[in-house]
Amino acid sequence: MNALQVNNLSVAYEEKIVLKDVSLTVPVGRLTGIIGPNGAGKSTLIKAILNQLPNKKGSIHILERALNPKNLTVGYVPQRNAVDWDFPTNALDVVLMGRYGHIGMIKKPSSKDKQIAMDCLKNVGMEAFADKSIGQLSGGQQQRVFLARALAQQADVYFMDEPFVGVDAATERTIIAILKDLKSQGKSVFVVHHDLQTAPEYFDWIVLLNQSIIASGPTEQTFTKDNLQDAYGGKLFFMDQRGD
Ligand SMILES: Nc1ncnc2c1ncn2[C@@H]1O[C@H](COP(=O)(O)OP(=O)(O)OP(=O)(O)O)[C@@H](O)[C@H]1O
Repeated sequence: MNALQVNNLSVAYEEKIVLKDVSLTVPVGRLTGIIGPNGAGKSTLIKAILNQLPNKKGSIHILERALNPKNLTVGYVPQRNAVDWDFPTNALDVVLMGRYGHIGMIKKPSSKDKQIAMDCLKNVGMEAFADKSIGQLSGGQQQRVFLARALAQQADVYFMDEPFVGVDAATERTIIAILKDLKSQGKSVFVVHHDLQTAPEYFDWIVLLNQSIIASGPTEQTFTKDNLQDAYGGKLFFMDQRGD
């Protein structure tokens, strides 16, 4: 089964075309890195997949079904700068928001939902901060709480927009361990990622994007110098420094 199938997706912001005729297919159970230079359209691709952009052409299927917020639970960790961190709520309540897809917006969370939320906070090493206001947490701690919220969704497919930005090495290791654990449970995880050095170690599937698809497939077939050169052009330095 395919986790994601995108056919001929094009997106424009007003006049400016940002994604051109993007088609890709990713099977279930992969940990996929979405990689490309600044402005390549990586966040736009995720937003389009999550049905957050009205002006798009093409079709998107998740787990072989046309995307419909009512019939699918998709976990999402937004880019840090897309979140209002002054919102007056504590860490546990943020994680409980991940349960709304299961309990509905108007029902109160049950003790089971609260237990799941606490377990997810524990999973990311943040159980001691459950009562802390989200605005008082450090950037890395906030990122962990948002990951816990996504875990509380108990989704089959996850999309994460740069979860490693602004976190320390320990938090990055915690996050990647959790992503690999999700994969080992058969879940499909898509991660917008910037660091080319760690990409082949973290991901078993790579989508290389620069407005259109440069390559999409198993890491060993797609993460090649030629493909990276095509995606990054003159901005690619590290491979030469390594002497590859
Ligand atoms: N809401 C918007 N309105 C107009 N243009 C936008 C909007 N959002 C993004 N863009 C433009 O679309 C292009 C792609 O942006 P996007 O954020 O998808 O790229 P990205 O690959 O995620 O970049 P980065 O690596 O820098 O985060 C950029 O040129 C950006 O300026």
